[in-house]
Amino acid sequence: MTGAIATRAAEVPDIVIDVQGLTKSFGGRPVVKNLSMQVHRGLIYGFLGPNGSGKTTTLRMLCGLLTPGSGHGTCLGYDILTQSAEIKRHVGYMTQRFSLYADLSVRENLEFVARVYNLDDPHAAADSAIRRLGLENRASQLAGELSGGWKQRLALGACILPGPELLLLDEPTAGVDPKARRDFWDEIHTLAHQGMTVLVSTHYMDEAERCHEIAYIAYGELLAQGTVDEVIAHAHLATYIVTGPDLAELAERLKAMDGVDMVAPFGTALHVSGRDRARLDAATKDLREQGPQVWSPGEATLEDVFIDLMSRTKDNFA
Ligand SMILES: Nc1ncnc2c1ncn2[C@@H]1O[C@H](COP(=O)(O)OP(=O)(O)OP(=O)(O)O)[C@@H](O)[C@H]1O
Repeated sequence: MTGAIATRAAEVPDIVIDVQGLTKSFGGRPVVKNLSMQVHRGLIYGFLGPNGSGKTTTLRMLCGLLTPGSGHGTCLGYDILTQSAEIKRHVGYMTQRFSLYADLSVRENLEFVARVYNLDDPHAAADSAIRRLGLENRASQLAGELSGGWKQRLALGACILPGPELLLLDEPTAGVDPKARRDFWDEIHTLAHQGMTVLVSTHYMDEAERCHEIAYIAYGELLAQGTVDEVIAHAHLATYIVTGPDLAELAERLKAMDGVDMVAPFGTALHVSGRDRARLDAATKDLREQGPQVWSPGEATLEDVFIDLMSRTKDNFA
C-alpha cells in the first residue's frame, strides 16, 4: 500500500487545491465568504478557527463534496464544480463521527472497506493496514470496544486503504489522549512524506504547530494563512509576559485599556499583547514600572495571535 500511495502521488499536480472566491450560504446566512487558497502536494494543511466558523464547510467544498454558491477552482486537477465524482474517488474523508461498524472486528471493518473499493485482495489490504497502524494485537477486537485513540487509528486505516491522494481529516483527534494524538500525527507526517496531501481541521495549538501550513477561519472569513512563523510574524503583535501576584485582577484592568488588544493567562503567567508597540508601551508604562508584577518582553505565540484574530472579528461583528 505504501508503494501505491507513492506511485499515485507522482501523477498528482503540484498544486493539489487551487480555488478562488468560494462562498456558501445556508438558509440565506453566509457561512464561507470569498475564500481563495492554494495547497501544494505533500503538505499537511491545518484549518483552525472558532466553532461554527465554516471549517467543515470549507473542507467539503474544497474537494467537491459540497457545491459552493459561487467561486471556482480545482482539486487534484479536477474542476470542483463539474468533476466532483472524479475527485471523490481520490479523496479519503474522516469525519468527526466514528463511521465504522461497532459490531465488526478491526479486521472485518478493514476487509469490508477493501471490498467496497473493489481492491484485488481485501485480506492482504487489511493485513497491510493492520501492520502499518500497529493494530496487530487488536485485529480481532470489535471496533466498538476500542478506546478513542485506537478507533481513530482504525478510521485512518480505513481512509487510506484505497490509496487516496488527498486526505480530509475533520477534527480527527477530538477527545483523544496526548500519546495517541502524537502517534496519529506521526502517521500523518509519514503519509505526507510519501506524497499524500492532508487537510486537517483542529482546535489544538500543538497540532497546528505540526502542520506545514495553516489557515485561520473565523465567521466564514479566511483571516490568516501561511506557515506558523509567517502567521505569527504577519500579526505584528508586541507581547509582554507578566508574572507575579494578583494576575486575574491585573488582567481585568488591562482588558479595559486602549492599546492593549489581547490579554490571556498561560499557566502561571499572563500574555499581554498589542498590535501597536508604542500604544501598548504607553498604556502599560505605569504598571510595568510600579509592579508588583514582573513584566518581560516576550514573543507572541500562535495562540496569542489566534485569540487576537478572534477578538478582532468579534469586534467587527458587534
Ligand atoms: N447543511 C447545513 N445546513 C444548515 N446549516 C449548516 C449546514 N452545515 C453547516 N451549517 C452551519 O454553518 C456554520 C458553519 O458550520 P461548519 O460545520 O462549517 O463550522 P466548523 O468551523 O467546522 O465548526 P466546528 O468547529 O464546530 O466543527 C454553522 O453555523 C453550522 O450550523
